[in-house]
Formats: sequence, structure tokens, C-alpha cells
Amino acid sequence: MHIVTTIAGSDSGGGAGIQADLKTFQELKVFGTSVITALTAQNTLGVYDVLSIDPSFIEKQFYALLEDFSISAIKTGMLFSADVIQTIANIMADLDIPLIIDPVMIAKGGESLLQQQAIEALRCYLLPLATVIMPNIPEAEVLTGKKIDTPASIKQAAHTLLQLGARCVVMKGGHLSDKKFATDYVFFKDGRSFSMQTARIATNNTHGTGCTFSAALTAFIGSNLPIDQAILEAKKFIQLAITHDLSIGNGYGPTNHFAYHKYKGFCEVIIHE
Ligand SMILES: Nc1ncnc2c1ncn2[C@@H]1O[C@H](COP(=O)(O)OP(=O)(O)O)[C@@H](O)[C@H]1O
Ligand SMILES: Cc1ncc(COP(=O)(O)OP(=O)(O)O)c(N)n1
Repeated sequence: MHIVTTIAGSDSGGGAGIQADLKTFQELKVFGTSVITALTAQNTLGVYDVLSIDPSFIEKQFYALLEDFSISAIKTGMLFSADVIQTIANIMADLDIPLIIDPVMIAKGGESLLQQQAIEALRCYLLPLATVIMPNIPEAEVLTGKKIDTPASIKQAAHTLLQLGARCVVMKGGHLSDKKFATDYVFFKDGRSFSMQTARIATNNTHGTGCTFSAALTAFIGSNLPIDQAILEAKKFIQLAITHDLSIGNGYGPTNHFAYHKYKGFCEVIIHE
């Protein structure tokens, strides 16, 4: 049994954060463990409040896992403050475990999940430790300080993130204006790149898409799948979770974490090398 860890915030609404990650891990048959960085009072309509966890307690959670488990992959989600990022980076720097970073900044409803002062800490301390960083377009714009709206600017931004130390960048295209396709762009340090294109689903039930995608990638990397295959399977996982979305709540509903096993033979992803 492979053991993986999510370091993220709790979403009381169950569609994003720790809850989405653990559901995804369970579906992909890896044993999920967690380090909780913050609690959110949240549902599909929005984030009403955030309670941060003291970094010293975050450290205790992390060391409790490291003492007892052989962890095969770790992902980060909502980290909230510079202190938390510094704490996680200090511990990660001494580990030889693949790190998947979802640089969560803003919730669907517009609420901030990362303090402004934390952006520099993310760029300087955590990003250089990333096996894979998977920003959405607005997050990549914040991290690189450049507008991203053309294929050339996507490539340029990914190269900036690779230069900052990440080994692989998955630039998620959910926020691009393409009405027909949802295309993600993958770039490696060795110069290889490819894109993954799926049909864009007309739905508002996209709460937690980034969390679910990065959790699936963590599960596949933690199960020793080669990285290209892990990225492709994770894209299938999120595509099927959005296609078979759940109408739960009255706002941006969650994705369907059960869909992959039922429908995985029926997901077309077009790859462009
Ligand atoms: N409406 C959609 N239909 C299909 N895939 C989508 C849709 N919206 C987002 N995605 C996919 O979901 C994943 C998360 O994308 P994105 O929305 O960019 O990130 P985030 O959830 O972090 O804001 C990506 O693989 C993206 O292509
Ligand atoms: C606790 C918590 N963590 C992360 C998010 C944001 O998740 P994401 O997958 O980026 O999804 P949306 O915010 O786009 O729905 C969150 N809302 N809560």
C-alpha cells in the first residue's frame, strides 16, 4: 500500500482542500495522510472564514507522519501564510520525496486563501523543491509577474517557473477563454513539453478542480507511475470528475470523485507534442 500526504486546508463543504484530496487518494487506492494548515468555514457558495493553524502544530503533524510512515509522494494546497510555507519548506528540504505543488491562492468565489506576503515565500522557498508545480493561469501570472494570454506567454511563464527550480510545470488551462477545450500545458526541465486537450464541460460544478487534479497526480506519482503517464491519468481523473459532476449545494458544486473507476475507459485526451 503506497502512502501519500496532503498538506492543505480543510474545506468544510467537502469539495476542495483536504477533503477532496483524501477522497481522490481513496479512489486511487493509495493510503492518504494529512497535515492541516488551516480550517475554512466554506460551502459551494463561498468561504466565510479562515482559521489558521499555528506553524508549530503544523510541524508536529508533519513530523508525526514522517516518524511512522514511508511516504511516497506529498502535495501542498492551501498554505495561507509565509510562516507556514517556510515551515513546510524547511522540512521538505531534508526529504527525498516527490513534491507536487498546487499553489492555491484564490477560491472560486474570489476569497483569498494565500496572504499577499506569502507569495514571495512560495516563490523563494517552496517552488525550488517542486517535482511538479501546477498553477492555474491567474496563479502563474502572480508567480511570474507577467500577463498570460497567448501560447507564447504560457511557454515563457513555464520557463520562468522552471528557472526558479521546479522540475516540471503543468500550466492548467481552465481559466483560458477557449469555449470548446480545456487544455493543460506540460513543460519539463529537460526541454520536453506536451499539451493535453479535453472537451470543455459546460458546468458550474467545478469547485475543487485544482485540488482534485493535483491529488490525483500525487496518487499516481506515489504509486510509481512514470511522470508523463501520471500526468495523463490525473487529467483523465479530473476530466471524468467534471464530466460526471455532482449537483450538490447551491453554488459552485463539487466534482465527482467516484467517476474515474466507472468511466476511465471512456475519456479522450488529445496530446500534442
Ligand atoms: N469546464 C471544464 N471542463 C473541462 N475541464 C476543465 C473545466 N474547467 C477546468 N478544467 C480542468 O480542470 C483542471 C483544473 O483547472 P483550472 O480551473 O485551471 O484550475 P483551478 O481549479 O486551480 O482554478 C485542469 O485540468 C483544467 O483543464
Ligand atoms: C481549503 C481549500 N483549499 C483550496 C481551495 C481551492 O481549491 P481549487 O481546487 O483551486 O478550487 P476552486 O476554489 O477553484 O473551486 C478551496 N476552495 N478551499
